[in-house]
Amino acid sequence: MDSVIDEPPTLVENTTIDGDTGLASIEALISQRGGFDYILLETSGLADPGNLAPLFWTDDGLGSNTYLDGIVTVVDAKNILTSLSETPSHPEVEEAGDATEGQKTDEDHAGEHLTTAHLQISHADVIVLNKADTVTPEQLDAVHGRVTSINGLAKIHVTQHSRVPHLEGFLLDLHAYDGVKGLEEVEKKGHSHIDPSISTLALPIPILSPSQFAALESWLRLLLWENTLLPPLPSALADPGSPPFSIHRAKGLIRCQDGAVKMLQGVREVFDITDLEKEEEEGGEGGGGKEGKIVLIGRGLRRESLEASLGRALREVGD
Ligand SMILES: Nc1nc2c(ncn2[C@@H]2O[C@H](COP(=O)(O)OP(=O)(O)OP(=O)(O)O)[C@@H](O)[C@H]2O)c(=O)[nH]1
Repeated sequence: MDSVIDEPPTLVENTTIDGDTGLASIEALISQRGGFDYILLETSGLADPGNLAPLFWTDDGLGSNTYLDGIVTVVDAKNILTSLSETPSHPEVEEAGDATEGQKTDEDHAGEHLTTAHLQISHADVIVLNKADTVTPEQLDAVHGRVTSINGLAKIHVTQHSRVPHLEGFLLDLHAYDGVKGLEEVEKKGHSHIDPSISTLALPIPILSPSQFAALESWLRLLLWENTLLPPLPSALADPGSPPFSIHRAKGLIRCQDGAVKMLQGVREVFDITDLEKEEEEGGEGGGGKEGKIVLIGRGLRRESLEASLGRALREVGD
């Protein structure tokens, strides 16, 4: 980041990037203008980060010269509760939340609207809870609680005029997709049902044998790609009246019987499980826990159903 601090940054303004050519446009810009220290992409107010993140979060093996550091969402403390109760009216929300433009669908349940604000909060790695001076301390607490209930993984900075003590580590150099820091905090925050639309849920994962690890991967594929739980649940747990679920963000630490420690990262249906570097783990990424843990942020999450389904999937293959 030195060159950004020592010299005025080169600003590339008014560059329009569409979803299909996003990564190619940025790579073309890099080759025309030389290297950039950091690219801050401000999305339009209606953008759904869940559609954009997978474009930039590319596999090392693809040889991309960009790297997704993290997603920052600025929340206006005064207006956010109103924004979270709006009726969805944007295509991004329609796509993510099964809602038709400006209307409720059969699948919308009372009080379970998915708004643009929900999408932007649920995908954030950092939330700047701004305009703190425009609300009372009680209102700020209520907003903080609501935001945390949607996204229990994100680091929240309460600010005035969006001022943070440093850029690095607060808004830049987040490394949100190459580490799993913060998983331990999720349980402590965990009042997950304040918001009826989206919540954060932490699932404990036992230490896995090779066949259980394979079963977990299959379970995740069905969960994230098909929004389906397998094996089928007993009827008491399979609630046909519950809203459809979908996962916006997944992050986890998986421990295997052979001593390997793995990291899960996912945005919508894109997910990746990689070996966690030893130093990272010792640096506290795993929180020193014996078990693993998967944190899911999404719509319609029911702890009983998810735990029962995953438990059965792991038991079926034995140790
Ligand atoms: N009191 C107060 N005013 C603020 C704060 N942050 C920004 N503002 C003021 O709010 C007004 C609008 O600023 P923003 O909401 O940041 O504007 P913006 O980000 O361009 O707005 P959108 O992108 O349209 O959401 C400006 O007059 C800012 O000076 C804050 O923390 N406290």
